[in-house]
Parts: sequence; structure tokens; C-alpha cells
Amino acid sequence: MAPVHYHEGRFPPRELDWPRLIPLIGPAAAAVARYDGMLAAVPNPDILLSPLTTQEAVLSSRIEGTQATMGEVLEFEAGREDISPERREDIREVLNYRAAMREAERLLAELPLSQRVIREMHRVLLDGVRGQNKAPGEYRRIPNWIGPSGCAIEQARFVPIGADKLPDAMSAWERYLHEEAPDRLIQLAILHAEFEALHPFLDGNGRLGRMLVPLFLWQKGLIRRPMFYLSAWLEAHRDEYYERLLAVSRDDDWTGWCGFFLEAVRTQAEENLRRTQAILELHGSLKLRLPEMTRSQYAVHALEWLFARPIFSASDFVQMAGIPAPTARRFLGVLKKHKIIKELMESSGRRSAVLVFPALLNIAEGREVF
Ligand SMILES: Nc1ncnc2c1ncn2[C@@H]1O[C@H](COP(=O)(O)OP(=O)(O)OP(=O)(O)O)[C@@H](O)[C@H]1O
Repeated sequence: MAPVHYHEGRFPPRELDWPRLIPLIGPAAAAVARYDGMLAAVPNPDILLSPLTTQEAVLSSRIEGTQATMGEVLEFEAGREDISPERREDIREVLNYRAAMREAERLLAELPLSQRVIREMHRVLLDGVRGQNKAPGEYRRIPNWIGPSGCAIEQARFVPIGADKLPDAMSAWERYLHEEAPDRLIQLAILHAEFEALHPFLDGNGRLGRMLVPLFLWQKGLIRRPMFYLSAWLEAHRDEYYERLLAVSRDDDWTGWCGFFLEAVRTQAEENLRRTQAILELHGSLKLRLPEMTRSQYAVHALEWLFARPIFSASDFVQMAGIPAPTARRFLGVLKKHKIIKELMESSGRRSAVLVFPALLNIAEGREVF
């Protein structure tokens, strides 16, 4: 089949089938608002929700074929070294994803979401990984296409806009980003689809387009922190995700794409709310139990450490948790005895044991993994 080409002159869409979309907008917006209400109750979302943030980076990267799991990423951070070179690359991509989000948050404290911010995020995303030779931080100057790996342009499924037209098209995209559109979620759906159809970079377009989701919701005041996790749903519906994007250019079916996106937002807002609530409850119950178990003023220190680093090396805990070393060693024994933590890797020689806090990671994974 001949490739579908970019929908030149048809962005932003002139009309949408609003009667079809309106019944979907209310529930999606309400679910986002409920999730935001839950975010308000989280005392330190950067720490408490960090496993969800890591899991999002893992899943968004997995859509493009990166194989690393959240456990592997966190074990790597805890100092595990026996990891194959390919897996190390995958892990690095996930860590870059998180770093790009952090960089965006830092920049957005002073700048509006813009092409400049997106290019900076791209630079961080591709730093030192497979796409390093793919012009980090710069728009492409050559054609690219989407299709089976390594295929010729004739075999492509989709051919994005020509490189010569890209700068103007990105300016139009940015203008639309700053418009006061009738509905923010529809605006976001359109922005994501247009970004993917333009495919402005040689690599990393899918991931950047998905990072846009929490950043936009945050900047437009729909959520109070840039934490919204959409990729689990997109990964589970990947074929339909790609097909709906294709149908925008092929059939001008913006409405179909927007409906799909609203369903993704509603489902994930509900899921995000459930997981955030479960994390909050876990934190609340351990805040009561840990002081009883340890009979120590340092119990809360230990708790914060566990939430910030749910996989960690015993020696890091003893040296860096801000707890006197003998007390920290005693804590590890008590936490193991009460099955709050368990050993993922025994100590051997000079290498310290690697420990895991399963309850938290299982909530982030949505199933029993540890
Ligand atoms: N038909 C399509 N039209 C527009 N965008 C599409 C289409 N099919 C897939 N996409 C988007 O392109 C992304 C993947 O693009 P591609 O395989 O070229 O990866 P990439 O540009 O290297 O970026 P990354 O690897 O981070 O996603 C998908 O995640 C999806 O968002």
C-alpha cells in the first residue's frame, strides 16, 4: 500500500464532530479533576510518586521497543553492575526520559511551553544513548518516515512533513499551543497528533509527544504537578494508537483520534488516582507502624528513604539515610523481619546487598512483581 502523507494545510482541524466528543469530554475532565484533588493530598509528590514517574518513563520508552523494566532501572541506580550492554542502553534511555521531564519542569518555572523547551528536552533525552548521532536538540533537515524497521520510503506507512516545511509547521504548532482553545483536552489531543505527524526530530518523537501530556496539563492548570501517566494505556492499545494517528492524515479523522485520546485520559486519570491513593495509604500506615517497630526517632527518615529509593543498597542506606550507622544497620534487620523490605541480591565480597521495598513497587507496577 502507498504510504500516507502528512495532511498539509489541514492543521488545526477546521471542524470536529462536537456532538460525538462532548459526551466524552465531561467524564475525562472530571476524572482529571478528581485525580488532581488526590494530588493535593500528597505531602511530597516528587518523592511519593517517583515510582509512578519511573514507571511512566519505562512504559513510554517500551512503546518504541525499549526492553528495560522498572526493577532493572532502579537496581541499576542502586549500583547493580552485572547488566548486559544492550540492557544498559535501555536503562540509560529510561533515565534520560526522567531527566528530560525534570529539565522541562525546571525550564517551565520561567518559560512557557514552547519549541525551545521541547528542543532542550530532546537534547537531554538523546544524551549519550543510541540516538546520540541523531542531532540532539535540533529539528531534522532530511526526510524521515514511519514503517517496518529499516524500510525504504516507498514501503513506509506514514511520511511526515518535508524537512523544508518543518520550521513553519512547528511555528504553527506553537501558536496553536498558546491559543485559548474551546477545550483543553481536545487541544492537547490535537497537539499530540500534530507533533507526531510532523515528526520534527530524527528520533525520540513518540516519547517527546507523550511527555507533552503532563507538561501541558500542568501548564494549563488542570493538574498541580506535572505528573500524569498515560503510557500504560497507549502501550496496551498500541495498534489502535498508531492507526488513529494514521487516520488523521489519511482520512482527516481528527474526531476519531480525539475520542480515542479522551478515553485514554479518562481511564488513566482513574488509574492514576487509584495508584496515588494506594501509595498515600501505604505511606500513612507505615508512618504509624515504623516508629512502633523501630522505637526510634529516625523512623520517619527511614520511611522517606524507602519511598525515594524503593530499591537500594544496604551500604547506601547505612551511609546516606541520615541515620547513625549502628541504628541504620539495626533498622535493616527490623524492616526485613517485618517483611517491609526484602533482599533482591545478597551481599557478596565487597558488594553490598541490594534491598527492595515491594509494597510500593507493586502498586506502581499494578501487579505483584516483587
Ligand atoms: N501513522 C502515524 N502518524 C503519525 N504518528 C505516528 C504514526 N504511527 C506512529 N506514530 C507516532 O510515532 C511514534 C514512533 O515514531 P518512530 O518509530 O519514528 O520513533 P522515533 O521518532 O524514533 O521516536 P521514539 O523512538 O521516541 O518514539 C509513535 O510512538 C507514535 O507516537
